[in-house]
Amino acid sequence: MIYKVLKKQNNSEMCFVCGIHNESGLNTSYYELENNQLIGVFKGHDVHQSYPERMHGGIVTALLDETIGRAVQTLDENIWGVTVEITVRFVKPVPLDQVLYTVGYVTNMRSRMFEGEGYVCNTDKEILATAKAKYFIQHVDKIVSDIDFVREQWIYVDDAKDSEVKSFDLPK
Ligand SMILES: CCCCCCCC/C=C\CCCCCCCC(=O)SCCNC(=O)CCNC(=O)[C@H](O)C(C)(C)COP(=O)(O)OP(=O)(O)OC[C@H]1O[C@@H](n2cnc3c(N)ncnc32)[C@H](O)[C@@H]1OP(=O)(O)O
Repeated sequence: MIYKVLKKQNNSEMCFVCGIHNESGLNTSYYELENNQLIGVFKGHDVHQSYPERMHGGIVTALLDETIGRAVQTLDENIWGVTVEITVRFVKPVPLDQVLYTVGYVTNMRSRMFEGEGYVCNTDKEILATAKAKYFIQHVDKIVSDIDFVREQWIYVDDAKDSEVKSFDLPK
């Protein structure tokens, strides 16, 4: 099923998953879809490997963690939080050096916690890993207390490729 992109989410400076200046990171671009799911577009490289040609499971976990957590901002961009639990199922090897997608969505929203699910898939829509995770909602100033994170390090990146990203055909 095809869903329209409504908005690109911001990137951070140094986060491993989305930091634009993290040279070892995944530099993931995130797009909010009309069905309140969030899709991340990324590509792993040699520095992210476990066995040769295979992304490290811990890095796959980091991707799923951030993607599911960020999905809460499709509902309210002022909600921030920290991960308290994540369970991952590694279904197939996640390859390096090719464009892949990670998808996240919220399944349960409460006053202090939310839960969500997500997956990593390839451009053929094969599911490579799935996850369920739980987050504790906190004010961003409590998570990052020494700088004004949103003003100083939460950046809208206007990438030329974004204008080509108008919709996604999700596997489920
Ligand atoms: C730079 C890019 C970021 C992009 C974000 C975009 C926006 C998206 C917005 C949001 C999604 C965020 C996702 C981003 C992804 C990456 C985030 C990470 O990697 S975060 C690093 C890993 N996680 C931590 O560092 C937490 C460390 N833990 C803590 O700080 C504390 O344990 C904390 C704050 C979670 C709770 O500690 P207490 O001392 O404040 O409170 P206590 O009493 O322990 O718990 C409060 C309540 O929560 C329950 N609770 C705690 N952990 C639980 C759990 N695992 N399961 C169920 N309940 C739990 C407890 O039972 C308690 O409930 P009762 O008040 O008794 O009803």
